[in-house]
Amino acid sequence: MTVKHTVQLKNITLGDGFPKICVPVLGGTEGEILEQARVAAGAEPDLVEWRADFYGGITDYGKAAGVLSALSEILGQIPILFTFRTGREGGNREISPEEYRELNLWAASRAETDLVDVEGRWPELQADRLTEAVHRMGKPVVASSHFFDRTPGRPELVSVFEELRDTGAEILKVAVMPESREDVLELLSVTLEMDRRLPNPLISMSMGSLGGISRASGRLTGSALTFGAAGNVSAPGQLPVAELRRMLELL
Ligand SMILES: O=C1C[C@@](O)(C(=O)O)C[C@@H](O)[C@@H]1O
Repeated sequence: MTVKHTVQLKNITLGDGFPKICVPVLGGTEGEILEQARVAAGAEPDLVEWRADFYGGITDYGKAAGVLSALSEILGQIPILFTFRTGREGGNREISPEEYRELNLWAASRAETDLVDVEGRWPELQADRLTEAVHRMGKPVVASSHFFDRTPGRPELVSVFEELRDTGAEILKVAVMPESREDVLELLSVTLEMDRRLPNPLISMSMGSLGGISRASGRLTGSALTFGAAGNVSAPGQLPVAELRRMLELL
């Protein structure tokens, strides 16, 4: 039997069998980011994701460092996931692999960052090398892959999880868009299979309203983290945090 690994982020244990809730913060300016962080903190999530691709000043590291430290002051003990989602994976901004690498290494070097999202299937990036470099800075990595227009079939989904695993990241995340009810069930079933096979904590979601159930079914499938909205949604189908928490408790 596969012995599952867990990842400790401050007081939160990812992969312990109880799905955790992460709230994205997506402001375009420092003021918007900090306002959203206050609202997010009020919802008492387990984690907050800073979607840095929305922030206009992100490439000015002096400014970005100020935002990160103000964010962390507001969030206190809530761990911060740093995510720069590129245009190629449904994010807000195009960026070269070199810039992406530099930005994520900068984020990893900051004490306020607890976890870094690395797009795991970007051939020009060499995600395994970036992951290794983030690890050298003492930070764990979520290797992610997004399909905003379809749900790959079972063999492809399995190989996506395996490719992400091969980057050396601790946590593996796959987000897909369903075109049918069967697509949603396939994502849930592949997640369960991979949760049995791989030691890594996994995160999966089927986006849009059709895939809504995938955001509340982590106890069943093994998905260790679900993204919920405190006002702002960063992907279609995210449920409000309070309702999401209630669903997770009931299930
Ligand atoms: O990768 C993910 C998952 C996500 O796309 C979702 O569907 O909830 C939301 C993003 O903010 C996050 O980076």
